[in-house]
Amino acid sequence: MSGRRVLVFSSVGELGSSLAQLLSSRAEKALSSGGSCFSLGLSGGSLVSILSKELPAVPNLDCSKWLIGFCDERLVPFSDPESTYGLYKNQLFGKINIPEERILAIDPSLPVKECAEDYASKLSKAFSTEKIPVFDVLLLGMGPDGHTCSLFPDHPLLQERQKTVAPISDSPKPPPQRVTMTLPMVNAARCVVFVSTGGSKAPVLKHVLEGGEGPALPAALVSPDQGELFWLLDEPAAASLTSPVERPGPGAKL
Ligand SMILES: O=C(O)[C@H](O)[C@@H](O)[C@H](O)[C@H](O)COP(=O)(O)O
Repeated sequence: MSGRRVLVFSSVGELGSSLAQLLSSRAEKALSSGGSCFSLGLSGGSLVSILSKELPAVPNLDCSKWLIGFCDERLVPFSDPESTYGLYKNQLFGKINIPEERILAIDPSLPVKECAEDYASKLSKAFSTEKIPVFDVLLLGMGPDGHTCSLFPDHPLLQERQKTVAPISDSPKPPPQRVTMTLPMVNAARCVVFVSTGGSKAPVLKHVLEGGEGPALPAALVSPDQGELFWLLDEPAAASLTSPVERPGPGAKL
């Protein structure tokens, strides 16, 4: 890992515009260094509304060479309000010029095990690799229990080392059936960005970022092998942290 950066913003709006700027700069980097696409993995939660507000506001943002995947997804039809793909389709994809065929989603009509295999093979094909697909950026959230993707505390999936994508049918947070990237896949990414806001996240953030009793929580197990790791927080979420953090001013480049 090339060093963790914890950045605290004075508002969710400032966090969101810095996130959009970070994505646009990493996309430019990926495409200008000869890559055929900029690959971005999305998560649900508050990221949906943050990205849907901030990305369309970036002047001249060209997403025609972006490749979108999902860090995890709930096994429900796209029309279900619980579908992460469905939320992004309704709130974001129509507002940026991302070609439909560059959005890699699960097939929610399949049983969960087949669905995970099908999604893993879609990713392998899109990245033309039999090995672990390496995303340019993965965007992650963290639940108040320390889960990220659909990797929950004390769950056997935290030990998965072979699969890139795995099914889960006993998610403690509903809906129970989901498909998730595994830790080897997350930690292979070039850049991982957590976004966590609000005072309810303060205690778990302290545990994840500064340590605490018991086994490491899933979000604390995210440590890219070679890539960058960012934690973008607002002041209420960061309230219990005592280790040094950065407080970038508006418009600071990440
Ligand atoms: O699949 C899910 O159940 C949610 O998407 C969940 O994992 C969410 O991403 C986190 O709880 C962070 O939520 P916030 O972004 O709202 O903090």
